[in-house]
Amino acid sequence: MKNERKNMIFIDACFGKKTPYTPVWMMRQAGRYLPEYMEIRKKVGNFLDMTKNPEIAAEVTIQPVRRLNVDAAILFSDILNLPMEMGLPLRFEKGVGPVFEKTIDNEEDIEKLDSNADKKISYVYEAVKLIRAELDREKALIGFAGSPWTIATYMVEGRGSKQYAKIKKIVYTNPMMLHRLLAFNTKETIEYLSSQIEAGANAVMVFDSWGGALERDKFFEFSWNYMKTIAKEIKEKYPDVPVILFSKGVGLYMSDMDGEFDVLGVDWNTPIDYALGIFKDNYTLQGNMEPTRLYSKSATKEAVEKIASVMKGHRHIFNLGHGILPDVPVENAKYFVDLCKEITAK
Ligand SMILES: Cc1c2[nH]c(c1CCC(=O)O)Cc1[nH]c(c(CCC(=O)O)c1C)Cc1[nH]c(c(CCC(=O)O)c1C)Cc1[nH]c(c(C)c1CCC(=O)O)C2
Repeated sequence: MKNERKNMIFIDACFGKKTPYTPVWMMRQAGRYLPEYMEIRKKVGNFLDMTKNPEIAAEVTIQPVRRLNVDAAILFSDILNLPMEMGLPLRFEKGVGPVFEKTIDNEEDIEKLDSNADKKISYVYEAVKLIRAELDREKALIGFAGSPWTIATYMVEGRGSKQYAKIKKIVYTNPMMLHRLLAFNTKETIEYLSSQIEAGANAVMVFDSWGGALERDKFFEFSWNYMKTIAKEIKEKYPDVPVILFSKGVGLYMSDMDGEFDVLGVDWNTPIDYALGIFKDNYTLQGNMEPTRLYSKSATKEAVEKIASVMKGHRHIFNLGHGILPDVPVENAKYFVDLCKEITAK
């Protein structure tokens, strides 16, 4: 049963194999735009409690597959569950987003972090097992984690930030301390993703939402290098499991991006023809419709046609260029998914 990947179009596309059409899924596809998600959330009352309950996490993961017939499910969880299990209490505040009550301020704080986080988070592995048992065999299950840098931004800043002044001050005044934290996060993340794969995840994705907060050299030093380490170690252990890397806001740094991964997520700020020009078919490119286009079917059609024509004959997985917004009509999301498949059908 484990990691059986027969007839998974999504997995074939990750490896650049020919597929009957270009597979499609959406970042944040398990979430608030779905009435069936809101119904469960109302009952449970709290997002974090949903992520800690394997039955509920499994159900919510599968909802968008049922509703939209996307080619991959992505585990319902959050990139901040892992740092939470390292010993930083987390809450989600309405209108603010995630908030860590305790932050990493100095070396002692790093020392206190719990290196059993990857074991304490076993509710995620339980969810993965349940999902894999229930999900159609042709649908891939994507496990994920935040990048060491992106989770560090939350661990240091305590919440989302506009300037990242606190962590960037450390970049320039105490880089060794930050490297210690990033090395810790990297080790935990490799364990975390490995356990998700052992539980049945068919691919893994690393989300680096705040890579773009760094200038070029610092991005490679503090974010990309650690993502590369994760990819390399996962590929060494699990060569048959595709690794997807996604950094947001770093299109202009792409020419220097390399590593042992299979799929590169392209954000919506980066024209996909520009990314294709750089990478050719060395990686599968995943993306990258502007998510706000989903408010309009004609705007969606325009982008899907353009992306499909650029990527025709090349390694591609359709997706948005960042997460779907909570008030997008479900009907439009369905239109996007159907259209991607229809236009690329061979
Ligand atoms: C930065 C980041 C986070 N979480 C994540 C990232 C990286 C991707 C990105 O850049 O969007 C990743 C994430 N978060 C969630 C998933 C689940 C799988 C999926 O459907 O993509 C994934 C892959 C669920 C979620 N994570 C969150 C929700 C909304 C929770 C709710 O209110 O029901 C979901 C479904 C909450 C969350 N989680 C986070 C924030 C900033 C917020 C609040 C903002 C918001 O409300 O959208 C941190």
